[in-house]
Amino acid sequence: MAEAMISGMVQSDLVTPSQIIVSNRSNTNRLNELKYKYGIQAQKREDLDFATIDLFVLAMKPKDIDSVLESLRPHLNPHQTIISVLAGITTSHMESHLPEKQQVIRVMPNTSSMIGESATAIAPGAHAPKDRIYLTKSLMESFGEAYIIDEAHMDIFTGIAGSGPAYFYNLMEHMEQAGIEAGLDGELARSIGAQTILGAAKMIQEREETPTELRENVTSPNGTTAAGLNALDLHGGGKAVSAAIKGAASRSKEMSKQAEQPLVATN
Ligand SMILES: NC(=O)C1=CN([C@@H]2O[C@H](COP(=O)(O)OP(=O)(O)OC[C@H]3O[C@@H](n4cnc5c(N)ncnc54)[C@H](OP(=O)(O)O)[C@@H]3O)[C@@H](O)[C@H]2O)C=CC1
Ligand SMILES: O=C(O)[C@@H]1CCC=N1
Repeated sequence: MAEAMISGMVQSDLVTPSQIIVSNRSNTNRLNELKYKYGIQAQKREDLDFATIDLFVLAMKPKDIDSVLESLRPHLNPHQTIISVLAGITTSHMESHLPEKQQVIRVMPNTSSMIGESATAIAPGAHAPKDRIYLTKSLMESFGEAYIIDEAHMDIFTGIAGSGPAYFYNLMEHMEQAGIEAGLDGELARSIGAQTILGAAKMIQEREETPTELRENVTSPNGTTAAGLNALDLHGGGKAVSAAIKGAASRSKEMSKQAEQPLVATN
């Protein structure tokens, strides 16, 4: 996810690549790969000069958050902002592991950041000042659309947009497979499916009609679309999408709860 954001950011005018420093836990090869691919700085954790950093963007797995915050804690000053992309980790949880009144902002981008087409949510913590919230919004807009939302809506946003690209890739897998089974060349089937999804998304963005009106416009009485939609309905199409979003949102909520559990040693 960090690479997707970096890729989008360096293609925008907002930041110059040299303003971005990437660091990780141990994989030096990966740091070098990112450094040369995007022209950014790469530094091992022990070489970071914390005092020169304005925004820390955390993009590790949620299970690693507490140890990362505890290790950052002694190096922070009150003017630095912690931006987290971690699913399910609340701003209050992060604040509880940081110096009092530390600026925290939670964001939820998606992997389409890679090409500047993310839908990203921003939920400020209790002590994030307005200028840092708007700076974060500009940063997120450097790789797509960004929306400031209430943190209570972060789980459902994650279900729709954070995880959302995967639903469409899954849909594409099925479209491609159906094309192949009917004798189409695989690449052609993929390209047709992608253009169809792109066109439908652009129609919603660029025209006044609602998705319902657009669907009705495609559907001739007793025609092919009606047959397709009936089959989709029969196999639970709409309900399946709704269940996918709710399932992801519910997992996000569950991850927030898990983060609050005290750590238990296992062997
Ligand atoms: N993938 C997606 O579509 C989205 C993911 N997210 C969130 O992004 C986060 C990352 O996901 P993803 O990119 O898939 O994960 P990856 O496993 O691909 O990347 C995690 C990165 O975190 C680094 N890391 C781990 N521990 C530390 C540490 N202690 N200090 C510094 N760096 C560390 C790892 O470095 P090393 O290899 O050296 O251990 C690795 O580079 C997750 O929290 C996820 O919820 C949010 C939105 C969308
Ligand atoms: O699957 C995940 O947990 C992450 C968060 C949103 C997308 N990927």
